[in-house]
Amino acid sequence: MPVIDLKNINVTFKQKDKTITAVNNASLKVEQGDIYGIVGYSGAGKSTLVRTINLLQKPSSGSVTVNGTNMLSLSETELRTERKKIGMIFQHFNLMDELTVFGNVALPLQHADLTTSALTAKVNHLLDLVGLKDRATNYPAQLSGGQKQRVAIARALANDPQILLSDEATSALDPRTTNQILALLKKLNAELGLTIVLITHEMQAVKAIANKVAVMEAGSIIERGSLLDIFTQPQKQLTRDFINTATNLDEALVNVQTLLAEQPLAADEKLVQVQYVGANTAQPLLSKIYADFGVSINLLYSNMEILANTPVGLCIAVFKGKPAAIQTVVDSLNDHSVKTTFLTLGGATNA
Ligand SMILES: Nc1ncnc2c1ncn2[C@@H]1O[C@H](COP(=O)(O)OP(=O)(O)OP(=O)(O)O)[C@@H](O)[C@H]1O
Repeated sequence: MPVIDLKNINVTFKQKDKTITAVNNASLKVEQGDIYGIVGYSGAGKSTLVRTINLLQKPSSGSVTVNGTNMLSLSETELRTERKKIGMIFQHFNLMDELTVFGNVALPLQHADLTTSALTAKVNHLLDLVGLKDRATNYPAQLSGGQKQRVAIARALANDPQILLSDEATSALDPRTTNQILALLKKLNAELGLTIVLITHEMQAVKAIANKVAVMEAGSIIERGSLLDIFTQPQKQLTRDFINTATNLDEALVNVQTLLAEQPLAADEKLVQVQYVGANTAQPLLSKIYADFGVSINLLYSNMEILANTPVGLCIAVFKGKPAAIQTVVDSLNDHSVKTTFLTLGGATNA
């Protein structure tokens, strides 16, 4: 059973004489232990969709089921209880400036049935978990952005939620701090079994920790799948655009084009993009090609990374040889599940 089951969610906002459809018939299933990345540009409807999970946003229609509970059937009191099982963090941290770090983390526990010493132990444990044990008496103004987000994470975990909703939680942070916060979320996922829904416009963040991805555009989920499938077989142009920002392919293509403008390809040369998934397939194949087919390969760009424990490689290379031999090489690579695409300066044609 999914931990979160959103079915056919629509959210519309009425504004004077017009109606804005923020979420358009979106359905989403999140399983226990998932880190589910939801990506899309600003205004795509990500926040609105995710806020329906804890009913911070009531859907205009559709059903919201969390841990088997129909959230829309609950009384206010019941909803308050269910909401405690869903933590949330935000881009701008939303801390209380007049409270210390300890006070901020203790805030959600003020009506909990805890003795003072139990509450102190709990807050200190949470601060330890997020690496801020020595900052309990500081005020938010005395903390860096990354530390503030750690406080917000500790506060979000105060009621031992099973789910954490993260709304652009790293968008205001620099790249190094972003990586540290993402690593913390990954640790909490692994150690506490926390299910995380991660809203972001940064594919890099999704790539770093998510196991599943949904892509949103104009209120709709246009594509979804495992991280590996989305990265290796994207179906939609928007998804490809997001992926290219995370793999630096766009930048590499610009550099390659500049290079080729200065040193154009010879008649017996072809520009080829080579992609592979899984260990040790492409490299040995590429190195054998000259011996087997008389085609030489000059790598202009190469990137290999591990996604969901699987190596994923991408190269841009110049293949040099007789046209028939190059075609044989391309066919042979394709037979070995190495995807090749002939590139032209204006675009790409499938090899
Ligand atoms: N309370 C509201 N009243 C009216 N329109 C709203 C409201 N909340 C959101 N919208 C509109 O709904 C659409 C989706 O907004 P939403 O914040 O969900 O997008 P998003 O993908 O999360 O973008 P961002 O990352 O910029 O927050 C936008 O057009 C937005 O202006």
